[in-house]
Amino acid sequence: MIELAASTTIIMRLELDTQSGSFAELAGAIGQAGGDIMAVDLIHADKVSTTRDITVNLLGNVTESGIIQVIKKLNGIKLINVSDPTFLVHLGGKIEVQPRTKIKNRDDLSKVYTPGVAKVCMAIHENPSRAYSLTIKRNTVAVISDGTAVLGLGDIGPEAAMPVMEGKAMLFKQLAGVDAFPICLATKDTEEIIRTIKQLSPTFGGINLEDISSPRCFEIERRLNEELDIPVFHDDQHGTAVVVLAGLINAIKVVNKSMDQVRVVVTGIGAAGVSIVKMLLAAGVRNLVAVDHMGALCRKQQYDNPMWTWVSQNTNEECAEGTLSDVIPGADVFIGVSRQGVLKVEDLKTMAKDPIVFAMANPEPEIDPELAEPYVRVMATGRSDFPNQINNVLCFPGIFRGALECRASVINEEMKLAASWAIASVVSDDELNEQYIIPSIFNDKVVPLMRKAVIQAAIDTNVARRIPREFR
Ligand SMILES: NC(=O)C1=CN([C@@H]2O[C@H](COP(=O)(O)OP(=O)(O)OC[C@H]3O[C@@H](n4cnc5c(N)ncnc54)[C@H](O)[C@@H]3O)[C@@H](O)[C@H]2O)C=CC1
Ligand SMILES: CC(=O)C(=O)O
Ligand SMILES: [Mg+2]
Repeated sequence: MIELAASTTIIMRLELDTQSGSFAELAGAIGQAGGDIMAVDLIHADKVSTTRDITVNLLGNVTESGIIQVIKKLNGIKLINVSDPTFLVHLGGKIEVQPRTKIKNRDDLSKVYTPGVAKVCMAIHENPSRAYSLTIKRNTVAVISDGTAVLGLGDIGPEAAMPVMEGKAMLFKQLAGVDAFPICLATKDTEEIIRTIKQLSPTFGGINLEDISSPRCFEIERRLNEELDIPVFHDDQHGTAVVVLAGLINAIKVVNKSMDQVRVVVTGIGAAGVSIVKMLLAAGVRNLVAVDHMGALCRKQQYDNPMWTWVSQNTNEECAEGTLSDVIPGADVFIGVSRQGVLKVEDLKTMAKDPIVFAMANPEPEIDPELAEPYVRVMATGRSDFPNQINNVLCFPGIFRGALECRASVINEEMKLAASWAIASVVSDDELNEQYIIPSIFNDKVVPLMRKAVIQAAIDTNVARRIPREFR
């Protein structure tokens, strides 16, 4: 079983025999095994035993099983249960539906439900756009996955994808006040996914596609955007690209380089990689090499994947061929959206002066940031436990906040570029440094600035179907 890095704290329920179990011995053993006791809670005590919950932080490479083995060897101490706080916050799911008003009496009942509700239904029947003012549509997004490319965990199925989609829904609400429903589909068939989402769409003001593997994700998003009149946004593609561009705008300021001069290598030309390539080109990058597991994409080659054909024809002018190690020498920027361990320290040593490395595979990046740090000037990952978190969570709440408020029919390139510049602008020139190129998701300037920039871009490009008062 893989022990993921998020499980750095465990809670053990232990029964200590009053006669033979010694708490001091227990604490010493946990400490020697590499655990740091964070809290001790007494659950029950009587004349023969005490039951305690001990919260232990696992330091370095210490594992849960290592600590348990040590405890099992102690006299008079029985391990009743081990729980992981990460699992505890998932018990029963992470979100719930809350009514906005309370039904206190029959009169309320007859308004929110039958018979009163019928006239509201008929008003919408006569004019379907009233769904925006009389239902949850205005502020509600569906977070939809088929479970085929969940984080970097791969095709783990729709049930296993739910915790991620619930997490996205929490973030939508907490960061931007957007109500989001997690929906995981029991199909991988492109046409069936498109049909299902179209049928679900009347309920929602927008669709956030999540963790759908490439290349199917490209067709699904393209078709839905053509066939629906609400924005359809594949977060792993565009959310990631928006945040990468924001990070790069600031990182190149730190190293005093410019977009049109840097050589960029992007590894992992899947959902995130294709959109990152497109956005960097739109932002002025001219020297870009895209690498997937077969090596650098080059215009001399033929590809079955139409996206790879597009990328190969619009990048790598000198047609550099070979592996990542072959093409990374001289690169100013490495961007990884592939998988753990793809980038080696030896590769970093061949990069240009002041390398910028965004290693964003989740949950484990392309290179361990601690290994990379001595060789890079600016280091970023997708993780929240290192500085410079480049993660699409910085984008999707704010971009949908703006898109929903102006009832945008799509989220177009201009809105995405505006979102990137808005995120980048949160870090002022005075604050900018190697460890701070991108704001935290908890920075409360992010969503308001993105909202404003996204609405303005939607209005300027004629995709806004409602002009909020402050923009009139
Ligand atoms: N930090 C963030 O915000 C985000 C991070 N990611 C991470 O990026 C990674 C990719 O995600 P998606 O694009 O959605 O997946 P994807 O499955 O669409 O694309 C992954 C690509 O990486 C390529 N790849 C695999 N092994 C490789 C290797 N050894 N060398 C070069 N390329 C290789 C695959 O062939 C594929 O084209 C995942 O680890 C995911 O968690 C994805 C989206 C957002
Ligand atoms: C962050 C995210 O969406 C992913 O890793 O897939
Ligand atoms: Mg994702």
